[in-house]
Amino acid sequence: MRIEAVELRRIAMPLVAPFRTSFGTETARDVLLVRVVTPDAEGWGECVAIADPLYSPEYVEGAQDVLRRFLIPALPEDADEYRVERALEPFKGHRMAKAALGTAVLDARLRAAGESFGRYLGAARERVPCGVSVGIMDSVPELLDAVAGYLDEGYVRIKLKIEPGWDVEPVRAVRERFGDVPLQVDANAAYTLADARRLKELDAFGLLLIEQPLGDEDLVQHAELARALATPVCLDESIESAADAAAAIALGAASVVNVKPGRVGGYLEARRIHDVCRAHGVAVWCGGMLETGIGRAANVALAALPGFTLPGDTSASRRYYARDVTEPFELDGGHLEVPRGPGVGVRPVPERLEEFTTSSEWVTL
Ligand SMILES: CSCC[C@@H](NC(=O)CCC(=O)O)C(=O)O
Ligand SMILES: [Mg+2]
Repeated sequence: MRIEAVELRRIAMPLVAPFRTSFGTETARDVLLVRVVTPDAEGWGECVAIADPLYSPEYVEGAQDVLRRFLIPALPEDADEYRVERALEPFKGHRMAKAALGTAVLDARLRAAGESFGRYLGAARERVPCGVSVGIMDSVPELLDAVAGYLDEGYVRIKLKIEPGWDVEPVRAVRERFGDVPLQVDANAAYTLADARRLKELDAFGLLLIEQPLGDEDLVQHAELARALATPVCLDESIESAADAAAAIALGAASVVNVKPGRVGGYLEARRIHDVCRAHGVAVWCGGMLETGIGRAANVALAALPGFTLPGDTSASRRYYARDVTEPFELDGGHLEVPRGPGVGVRPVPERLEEFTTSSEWVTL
């Protein structure tokens, strides 16, 4: 497939409410969308890098730069998702940038072929159960109101962001108010092994998992912590490839994996992680990076694969955006439908895309 041009488009997406994690607070997303133009179809990919290198070393301005100067110029004459993956391999890191470009190429090829993302990836279901991620709040009452609202909307699983000073108390309060609702926590690497005793107090609440309690590089420490906890340890930031997943499983550092296609370089590697984990009886679930409908559509398709046995952070569009750049994803009985159309199955709504756009640059090949 010949790629004629690639557009790097930035859109400003205000959040319906601040989203606070242990590494900072998001109030709006500065999103980089990648559009690939071919003779037969256009493909879209969403770069999940946030504005600052706080979740991972990538950040949106850097992703756009590496795409413009290195990744797009390296695209092969006759491109498909595997050839693009191989062409980008020599460049170290920048997985979120690579994922956006590779996904846009795959989306274009699947649209031209009339094949949906779900069918291509191997989806086993037509709808997926949805969890929701709840940020750190100013008070426990405020948290309980937010959780009550999400449960009323039908979310089947609650994830609470935690950090030192906001962990046992909010978890206990949610358990006391909402009983045995499926519940998990995400520390975004805010703790160290020295906090093991405090983290062990969370064992009292029957959590599904504790996500990324320790540092991104701390596989050995996570294995030591996992031996001390009854709550299963899930890794997010630590897993950037199928090899990382295999190492984490071999070390006993994770018994659950949060799969985020952007973090691991794209949907092909995300599926490899799914396959490695499934071969070891390790559950995976689909994480989120506050994607617009473009990334959300592809994530929902991925979340339908057979090894995705836990509800993901695949929330409805309205969890973050009053108006999405695509038609909104809306919860139906706690589930989202897997898009059936060709490619990722959704497109930006032209008027909204123009309204949200802050910049656009074209790279011709
Ligand atoms: C702003 S980066 C957020 C990263 C965080 N993501 C979520 O909590 C889910 C966000 C979502 O619902 O998309 C994670 O570490 O899992
Ligand atoms: Mg996480």
